[in-house]
Amino acid sequence: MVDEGATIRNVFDTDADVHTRLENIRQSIDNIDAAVIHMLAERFKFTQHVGYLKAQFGLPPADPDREARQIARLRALAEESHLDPAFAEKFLNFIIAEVIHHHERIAEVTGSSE
Ligand SMILES: C=C(O[C@@H]1C=C(C(=O)O)C=C[C@H]1O)C(=O)O
Repeated sequence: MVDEGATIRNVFDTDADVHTRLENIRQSIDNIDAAVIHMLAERFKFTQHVGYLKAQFGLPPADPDREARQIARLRALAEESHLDPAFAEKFLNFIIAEVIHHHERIAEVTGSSE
């Protein structure tokens, strides 16, 4: 990836150059977005397995201790990677809320009491 932050504007750039550079950077953004979607799809496949296991053994849909450990771990990883840890926490909480919702639905349809 080119260091696009190094020069804000090269005076010799034509509009066509700028357009090409923008397109190149956007291709990488598109690749990353695709990877994020694929990884989220895989994560939800695994969390669905957890949901069925919990429903089968009458375990509650949410596990706050596990969530706290995950959040602490991801906040540390975010800090190391120069990503805002508050954003990482918000993002994980958003995903976890959806997972818990899925687990509640699984418990309902499989007739688990929890
Ligand atoms: C996937 C699980 O269920 C819930 C969802 C979690 C997650 O998405 O990381 C973590 C804890 C649980 O509240 C689990 O218990 O492992």
